[in-house]
Amino acid sequence: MTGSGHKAPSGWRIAVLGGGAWGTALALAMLRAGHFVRLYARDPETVAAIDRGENPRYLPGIALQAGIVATSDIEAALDGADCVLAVAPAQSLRAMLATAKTHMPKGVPLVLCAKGIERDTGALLSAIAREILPENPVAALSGPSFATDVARGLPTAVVVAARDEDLAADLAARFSAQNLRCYSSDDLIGVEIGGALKNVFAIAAGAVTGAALGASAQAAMVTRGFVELRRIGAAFGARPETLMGLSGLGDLLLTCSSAQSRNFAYGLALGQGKPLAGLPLAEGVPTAAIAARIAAERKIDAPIITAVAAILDGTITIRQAVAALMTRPLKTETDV
Ligand SMILES: NC(=O)C1=CN([C@@H]2O[C@H](COP(=O)(O)OP(=O)(O)OC[C@H]3O[C@@H](n4cnc5c(N)ncnc54)[C@H](OP(=O)(O)O)[C@@H]3O)[C@@H](O)[C@H]2O)C=CC1
Ligand SMILES: O=C(CO)COP(=O)(O)O
Repeated sequence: MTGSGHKAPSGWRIAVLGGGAWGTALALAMLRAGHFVRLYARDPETVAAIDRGENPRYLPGIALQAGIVATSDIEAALDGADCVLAVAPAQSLRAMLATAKTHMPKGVPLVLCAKGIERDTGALLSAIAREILPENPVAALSGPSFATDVARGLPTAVVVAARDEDLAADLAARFSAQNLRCYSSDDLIGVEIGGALKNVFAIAAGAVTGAALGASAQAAMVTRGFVELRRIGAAFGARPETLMGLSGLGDLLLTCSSAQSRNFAYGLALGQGKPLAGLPLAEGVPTAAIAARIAAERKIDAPIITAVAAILDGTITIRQAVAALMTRPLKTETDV
């Protein structure tokens, strides 16, 4: 089923929870799509900055169009909302939804915009949302979309997924605007897995570049990484064609090829032996650890994810990881 393009009704009251780069960019995107936007940031300084028309900590150099109502009062942000976008990092989603729970309007869609798997539990973000807010239908928004690009209004395509395909199509139509094209999908798990795992390979891609392993190694790593992404996706019931789409292959292409990606930048610093402390959020770090554990527990062959997790926890070096990957038993390429 396809959405109704740009003809969907605008004028929803949308609450964006999270005042970081992506929350701010999505707030702008929702404003441009014709909605009334309230943005919850727990940090009053962020609220004050957004009121001044900027978010220098998370989106430096970008002037924010007037119209976003920022608040550090989550109750005020959620009051009367028709739809809620959750935009805290994956490892903070549980805490943020717990704070939101008492004030969450019943029955309104909750759109998960983070990319990751909960490190301690292995839970996908939709499972966390259902556990904490069982009365809100869950959707996910994902795909190749740097916050700065979306904030600047550059052309971007994403996918909005929900188990209920009519809900996904409705949200995609309502969120779409001139330079934000939202596809819809009923493969919620596929969209979540694609967005979460691409971050692990973006770290690996940065490390390959940082360690000067060459463009050929880069292409091999991304290609074989995508095989691992599909294997894990299959184990979760994701559809292969979803993983071939914006939230799998699309986001892999973007973040494995650009130092604009914070995950790539993290891997780059790792590969160059530079300090990692103080670098911006890299969601792939916790996700690598839990994805490696999931792969081991479910006996899924995921040598690159396992290597990234081991490099990140200091068990092996990049050189040792490369040597181990290159000397694995030979096999047919199509042995997915
Ligand atoms: N940036 C991007 O280009 C894109 C990011 N994403 C995804 O969006 C998610 C968020 O990323 P992004 O916005 O860039 O991250 P940032 O690091 O830019 O910002 C994170 C924000 O989350 C807030 N936060 C953290 N924990 C809580 C909490 N418990 N309650 C309320 N707010 C909280 C932080 O608040 P405080 O400042 O007070 O710490 C901060 O405002 C990630 O999963 C990322 O992968 C997806 C697509 C694009
Ligand atoms: O997910 C993103 C773009 O689609 C943002 O990637 P980073 O978090 O690596 O910057």
